[in-house]
Amino acid sequence: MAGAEWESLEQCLEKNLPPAELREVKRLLYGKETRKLELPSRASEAALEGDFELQGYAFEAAEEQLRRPRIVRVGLVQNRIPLPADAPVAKQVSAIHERIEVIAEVAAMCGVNIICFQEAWTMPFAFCTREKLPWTEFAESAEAGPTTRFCQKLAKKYDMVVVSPILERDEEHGDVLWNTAVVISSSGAVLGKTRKNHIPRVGDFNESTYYMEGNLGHPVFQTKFGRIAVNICYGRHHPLNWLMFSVNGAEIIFNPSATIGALSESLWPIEARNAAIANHCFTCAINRVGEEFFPNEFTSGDGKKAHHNFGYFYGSSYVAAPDSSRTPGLSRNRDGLLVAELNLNLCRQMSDIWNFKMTGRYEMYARELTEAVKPDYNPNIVKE
Ligand SMILES: NC(=O)NCCC(=O)O
Repeated sequence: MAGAEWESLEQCLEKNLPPAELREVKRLLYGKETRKLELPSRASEAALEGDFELQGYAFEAAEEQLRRPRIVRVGLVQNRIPLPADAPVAKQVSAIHERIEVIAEVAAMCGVNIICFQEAWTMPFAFCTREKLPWTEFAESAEAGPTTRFCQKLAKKYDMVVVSPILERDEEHGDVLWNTAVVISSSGAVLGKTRKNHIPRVGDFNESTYYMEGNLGHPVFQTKFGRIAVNICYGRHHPLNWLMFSVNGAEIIFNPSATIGALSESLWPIEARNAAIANHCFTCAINRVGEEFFPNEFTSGDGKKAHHNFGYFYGSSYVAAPDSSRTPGLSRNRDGLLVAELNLNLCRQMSDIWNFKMTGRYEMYARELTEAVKPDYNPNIVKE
C-alpha cells in the first residue's frame, strides 16, 4: 500500500502517458478540463515559504441572459498534525491553530470566500485508540470554544465563511461529545452547526466509542456567497445523506474527512464526484495527510499485531462539479490549499439538462422506504 513515496495519480499519469492519451484519460477521469487559476505571486511565495502546496482551478458555466454569473471561491485545507500526538493537548491545539492561520492568510490572498478545514482538524485522529484521555480533552464548545473564537477572528478579518469541523463538547446537554462542523459567517457570527450523521464502524475508525450519530438532520446554511452544507467524512458513503442536503437547497457540500489508503483510496475519487453529478451541486472532498502515531498500542480486532500507527492519510483533496468535471487532487503527502472558483449558475444549468430533481421518484422512494423500515416488512421479491 502506497505511503508518502507515491505523490499522486495525476503526477503518475502526466509522467507516463503520451499527451494524446493523457488528454483522453483525463477526459474520462476528470471530465471537462478545469481552467488553471492565476493566483497572486505573493500567495505562491508564502505557500513555498510555509511549505505547503497551493493549487487553483476554475469551473466555467454557460453565460445566461437573466442571471449574472454567481462566482465564489472555496478553499480546501489538508494538513498533517504539526506536533506528535503525545505532545501536551494545549500545545497541539495552539500549533495547529498557528499552522492554519498561515494557510488561511494565503487563502485570503487568493480571494477565497469560503474555507473548510479537515475533519476534527484541531486534533490527531485518535479515535482508533478507544482511549478517553487525553483525546476527549480536545473537545470544545461549538458556540464559544477557543477554536470557534479563533475561526471567528479569521472570518471577520478576511470577510470569509469558515467551516470548522471539530470534536464538540455540548455543555448544555450533559457535556456529551459530537463530531460537529461549525459554520461561521463572514461577519464573524456563528451561523450554526451540523453533526456527523453516520458514525463509522469499520477498521480502526472506532468513533462510536466517543459520540453518537448526529441529531441535527441536514441543515443548509445561507451565506452571502451561496448555500452550503457539510457532509462529514463517512457520510459520503451514504447517497441519501448527500441527497437530503441537496433537497434542502445546498449548492456546495463540503466533505471534511479523515481516511486512510488501505481502506478507502479507491472510493475517494468516485464518491464526492458522483454526489456532485447526482445532486446538481458542487462537492468539496478534503482529507488529512500523513501518519499519526499513538503512545499506546491498539489492535484492529483482526488477530494481527497491535500497533501505534493508524495508517496513511492520503490527502488528495479535490472539488467536483455538477457537470462531472473535477479538479486534480492535491498531493497525497503534503499540506495543501486548493482554491477553486465556482460559478454556482452551473448547478441549475445541469439540473435543466439532466433533470434528476424532476425525474427522481421521491414520493415512491419515501413510500417504499417507510414500509421497508417496518419490522414486519416483506422485501418485494418476485418468485416463480
Ligand atoms: N473519519 C471517518 O469517518 N472515516 C471513516 C472511513 C471512511 O469513511 O473512509
